[in-house]
Amino acid sequence: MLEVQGLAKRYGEVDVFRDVTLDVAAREFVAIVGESGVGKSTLLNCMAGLDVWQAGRVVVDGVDLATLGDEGRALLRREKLGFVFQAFHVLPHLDVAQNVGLPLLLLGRPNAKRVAQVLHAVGLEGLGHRLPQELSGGQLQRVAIARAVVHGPKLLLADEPTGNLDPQTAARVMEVLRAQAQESGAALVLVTHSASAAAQADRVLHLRSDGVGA
Ligand SMILES: Nc1ncnc2c1ncn2[C@@H]1O[C@H](COP(=O)(O)OP(=O)(O)OP(=O)(O)O)[C@@H](O)[C@H]1O
Repeated sequence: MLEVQGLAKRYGEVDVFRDVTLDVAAREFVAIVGESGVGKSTLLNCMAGLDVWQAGRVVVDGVDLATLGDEGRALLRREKLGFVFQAFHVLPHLDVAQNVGLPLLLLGRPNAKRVAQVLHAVGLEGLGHRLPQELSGGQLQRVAIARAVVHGPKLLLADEPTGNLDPQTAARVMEVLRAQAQESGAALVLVTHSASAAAQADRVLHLRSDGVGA
């Protein structure tokens, strides 16, 4: 589902990482760990085509991102990707159901029934009309997960999604994230500092400045 080959990222003369090679199969759950600043978020952004790199390839579902322009990447993201951020990134002026329904709207396939189904699946049934400011951190992260999976993405990328949450809420959010990845049949790539979250993955990869290792 996802292939990264020999990826190198530099800012000016400074290497963030080089020679990063990894494969993630459909339905697989891979955790990426590594010390702060080693480039985990940057790597995830490259996987999503949201950042640029200096060498190597990123192939999502058979499509080499280098063959796409900005618009092509945006379309691929819209169709095939779900992204969950640590800071939720929900839109404050839209209610919960509107936030979750946004990817479907952008695809020209609005579907209130599907939104209700996903809200139920993440345990937020009945909260569709709340504004984000009326939710707890754990609830907001579940909104972000619901929004990331509502369109049935093939690849789900999560950047430290439990970082702002207490351990109990974090465990619940991880449960929902894994269940939703499975439900969508999506490959899940999780960047995390949490040992307990990483321990749930099929594989844990350590990112270092000179590549990834087990
Ligand atoms: N725009 C930029 N210009 C220069 N350096 C940058 C820029 N953005 C990020 N960096 C550097 O790139 C490196 C990788 O950052 P990144 O956020 O990907 O690391 P990370 O492993 O996710 O860190 P953390 O675990 O602390 O979130 C860091 O050293 C950071 O300072």
